[in-house]
Amino acid sequence: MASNGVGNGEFSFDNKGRTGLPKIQTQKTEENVVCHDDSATPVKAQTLDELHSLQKKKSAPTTPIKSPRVFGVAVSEEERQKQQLQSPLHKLLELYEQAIKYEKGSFITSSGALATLSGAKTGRSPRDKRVVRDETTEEDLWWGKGSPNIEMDEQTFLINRERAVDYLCSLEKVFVNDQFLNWDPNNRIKVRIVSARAYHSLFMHNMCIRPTPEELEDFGTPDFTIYNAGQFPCNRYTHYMTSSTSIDINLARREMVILGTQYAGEMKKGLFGVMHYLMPKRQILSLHSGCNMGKEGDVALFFGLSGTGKTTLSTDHNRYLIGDDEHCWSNHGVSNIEGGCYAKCIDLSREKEPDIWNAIKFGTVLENVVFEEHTREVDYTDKSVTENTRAAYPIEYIPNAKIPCVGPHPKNVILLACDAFGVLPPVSKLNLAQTMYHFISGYTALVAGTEDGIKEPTATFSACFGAAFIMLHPTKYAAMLAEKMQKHGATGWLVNTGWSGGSYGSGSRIKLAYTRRIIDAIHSGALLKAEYKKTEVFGLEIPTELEGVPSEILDPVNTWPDKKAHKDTLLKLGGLFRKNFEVFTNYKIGTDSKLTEEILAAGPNF
Ligand SMILES: Nc1ncnc2c1ncn2[C@@H]1O[C@H](COP(=O)(O)OP(=O)(O)OP(=O)(O)O)[C@@H](O)[C@H]1O
Ligand SMILES: O=C([O-])CC(=O)C(=O)O
Ligand SMILES: [Ca+2]
Ligand SMILES: [Mn+2]
Repeated sequence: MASNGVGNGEFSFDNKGRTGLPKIQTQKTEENVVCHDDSATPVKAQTLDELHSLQKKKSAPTTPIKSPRVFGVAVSEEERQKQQLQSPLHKLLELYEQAIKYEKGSFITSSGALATLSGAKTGRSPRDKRVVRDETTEEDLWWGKGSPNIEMDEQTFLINRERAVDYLCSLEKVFVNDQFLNWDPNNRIKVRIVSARAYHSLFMHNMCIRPTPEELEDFGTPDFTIYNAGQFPCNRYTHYMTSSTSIDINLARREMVILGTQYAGEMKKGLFGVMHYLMPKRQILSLHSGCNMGKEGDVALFFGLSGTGKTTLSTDHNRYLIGDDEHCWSNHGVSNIEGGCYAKCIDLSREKEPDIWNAIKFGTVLENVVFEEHTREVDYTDKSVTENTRAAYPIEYIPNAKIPCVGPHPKNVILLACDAFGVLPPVSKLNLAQTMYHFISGYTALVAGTEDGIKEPTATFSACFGAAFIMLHPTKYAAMLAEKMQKHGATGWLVNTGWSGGSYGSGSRIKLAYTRRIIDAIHSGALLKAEYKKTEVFGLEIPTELEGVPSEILDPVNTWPDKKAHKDTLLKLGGLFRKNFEVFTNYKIGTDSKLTEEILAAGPNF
């Protein structure tokens, strides 16, 4: 399939050579004829189509500028990267128009963002992900129990690929995005995304790194291609298929096929999976984390499962945003993989999250939100379509984004857990073994769904805080993280952004303002100097005081009216951690046996 060569634009398949059939001539209908009256000079059009064609002035063919120059002086690398981020207005307008015209549920909201619907799927479908198992991946990848890589064979991949390509070819137009991943210039990956919806094209335009016109001209062959035929289902009778949705990755062919889901996050996270394979091969660690940097150049990573606060907490008005979700840590420091952010919007407020609020403007894709039909004001509290409402915007929509999105080695590694059991402390300082224990465990406990009534929280353990995206065994990433943290002297922290004063139902979620004070104290170094005490069961070091946070909440036991219930819940969670970790007890983490033993001993003790 050919690319349009300009990227992000619309693209029409040329029918020549495909069917050889002549174009069907349609009759001019009465209603299509322009009505002429004699009171004014008649328009030069006979039909409405002709009239519409007059509206658009033909632009002269443009030759892409070879080298960006200002008054004959070559622009600096920094300037070039700034230019690269700015989306040409016409490109955005075109995608808006295409979405509004052809995709039901697309509207412009009062702030100028494009509201879209992702269809039946409003979240990812990890059970429908398949990875081709061949000679290479057989050896390299993590397969079997606990692994996110569910196998498929090459033949089945080709069947689904053909199905997707045939579907895309049957359309009048498709969208082609040629973009980059990874701000580290030495490890940049070229990606091509072929999709059928303007929504998908605008989403990826915002989320991946946008090339300059010059880079686009010299784009060449992509390193990886996505065929997104999400509107069209897979055939459930095809081998390996268990539903009408299939997200298929073939590393040897460097291709991904999407059938039966229009949730745009599949493209973003599918490519993230590919990076989790490609980067470790180059001794670069890929991370499901947010990342920001202070004025003094101190970098922090924020790990955590979905909804724990990576985007919310890395978007900090007092710090430079490097990225909100996907990063690489190489021998040279950190780099963002993406060119945009993907924020959760449920209950979004201007007061609590001003930078995200202000980023929701013209160019931003708003997924599955509900808005007032006349004023087009979005009601962020409305979960009618889904609780997973989202905004995808280019990173430069955040005023203090760090462009280029790279930084030095991290000083702090913050592990976020939204503990709906309400027993993990709001903050604890971790030693290296504890950091690794919690990184491998990848715990959170959200209360799922929109159902009314009190529900039991359910614990989720997702290795490396991203089991759905990793390709290799979790201990491979863990060993790399341990090595890097040790080498660069980074401190680990566990921050509970979840419940306090009891479990979900009796307690409440810790105030974002308090979590922000905790994070501030980590960044400033103040927390490192605090006085600590050790908790029962988890053996976590917790500070006794922290500026701006009531001291009594620092130890969860103080906030529970029923002490017995607290102890029971603490033991229950400890048991869940222990059970989850059983599968890792036979693995060695890196080459240091002492560290492996320490990690095994760093879990709950009771
Ligand atoms: N104390 C708190 N700390 C952090 N976030 C909080 C807190 N209280 C409420 N929240 C809310 O929790 C949500 C955190 O979601 P966020 O978008 O940061 O998740 P994420 O970790 O980036 O997930 P994903 O990987 O799915 O993008 C936001 O909606 C935020 O407003
Ligand atoms: O991928 C998504 O749909 C959203 C996200 O960031 C995650 O789940 O980690
Ligand atoms: Ca996020
Ligand atoms: Mn994420």
